[in-house]
Amino acid sequence: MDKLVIKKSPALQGSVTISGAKNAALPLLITCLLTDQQCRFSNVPNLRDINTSLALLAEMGVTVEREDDNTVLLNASTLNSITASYELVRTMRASILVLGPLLAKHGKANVSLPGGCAIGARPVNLHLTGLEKMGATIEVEEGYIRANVNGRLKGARIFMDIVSVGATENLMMAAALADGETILENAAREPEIVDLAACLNSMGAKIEGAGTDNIRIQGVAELHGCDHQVLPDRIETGTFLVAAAVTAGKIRCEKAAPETLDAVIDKLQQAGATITTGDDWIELDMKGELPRAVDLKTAPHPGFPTDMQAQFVTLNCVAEGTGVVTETIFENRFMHVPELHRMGADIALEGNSAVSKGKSHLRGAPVMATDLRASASLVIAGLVADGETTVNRIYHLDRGYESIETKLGNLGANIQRVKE
Ligand SMILES: CC(=O)N[C@H]1[C@@H](OP(=O)(O)OP(=O)(O)OC[C@H]2O[C@@H](n3ccc(=O)[nH]c3=O)[C@H](O)[C@@H]2O)O[C@H](CO)[C@@H](O)[C@@H]1O
Ligand SMILES: C=C(OP(=O)(O)O)C(=O)O
Repeated sequence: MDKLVIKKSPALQGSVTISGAKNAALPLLITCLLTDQQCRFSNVPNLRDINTSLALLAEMGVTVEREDDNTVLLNASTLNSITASYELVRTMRASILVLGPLLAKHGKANVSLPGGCAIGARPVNLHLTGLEKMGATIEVEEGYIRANVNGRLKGARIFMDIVSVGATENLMMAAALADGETILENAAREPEIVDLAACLNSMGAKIEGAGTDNIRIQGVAELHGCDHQVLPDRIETGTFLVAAAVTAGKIRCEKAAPETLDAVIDKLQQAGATITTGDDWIELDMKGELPRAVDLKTAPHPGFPTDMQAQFVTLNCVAEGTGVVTETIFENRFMHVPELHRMGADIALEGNSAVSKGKSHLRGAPVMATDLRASASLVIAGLVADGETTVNRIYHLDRGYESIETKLGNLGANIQRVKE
């Protein structure tokens, strides 16, 4: 299995081009199930999770073509199966998003139940009860969600008691082809949902309110194809900004979407960064200074994203002062903490908070993470640790970061992929 070997690096300098957002691309690719016409997606990141999604769609009979590394053509008129198998679903939870579109377009779906995963239990009850409200009958048998509807799904008023990105996306896609109006209350407001709604509307859907907690969808009988460019990845952007901050560097992220990063930018400014933004770029300059520790609490958008929590725990470990990071979305998302301890970090876990006392030195060590952003936090720690850090099991990183070693290397990081 590949690993990354990182040596203490100079202050990061230069510019990096941000890829399309993994978490926008995954639901976007799945919209192809809602139409018999061709869908073209550009700025698709070249990632393991994208390949898994394409394999899942191909397994169901969708015609998948790649125009180039970042452009995909999909045509679901050749669909011949409504089953999403355990083999693929178990490697990527977002596979659950095929459930709503398959039900809406074909009246049935058979989707493996995604298991618990490293960061928490992650149930799918909101996806299922929402679809039941729209008239679906759902049974869970032998680890599979078996869903049916007689005729079309029906529009419904659906209140979700927890803000869920995935449930909002699944139900929005299903409602686009339902009979009548659906109102999603307490909907998630993430930029990826706004991007999905824009794509669906370009296919002929009638969706209003995406980006607010009340989304109204007038169902239509048919959707057509699309040509959609995926939103820039705000989590990849934030990860590079933190990497630059801990090395007291100065970098510019190109092809980024600064308006999706308010909460992260705010914390970087509190940490001492000077941030400048344009329409599609963000620049961070530490003016040669190391960061100050920050306190933060994760929350649904526009709050501080849980997918940036691990990277800020690392920042606090090497910052000036003590910072408290509180995780409120997932119950088990501090797996980077024991690995950071191995690198000499001073972090105390108190309930759902990580209290870090900043130190000027971490030391390199072999480390391993069991989830994507935890792995990113260890790579960042490796940049400032004395000596050599080996990050093992990097297939997690490859799920969500396109060419991370090349991009960091171009900014001056001392990082190499070792193939095994
Ligand atoms: C592919 C993708 O876009 N993944 C993102 C998405 O995951 P995902 O869509 O899986 O996350 P959710 O927003 O659904 O999860 C938020 C919380 O709701 C809970 N929940 C969710 C659904 C449900 O039916 N019942 C329930 O209780 C979850 O366990 C969690 O505690 O949003 C998360 C929260 O911003 C991010 O960390 C992930 O990177
Ligand atoms: C948790 C994440 O992704 P997923 O929901 O695909 O597991 C993530 O992107 O940090």
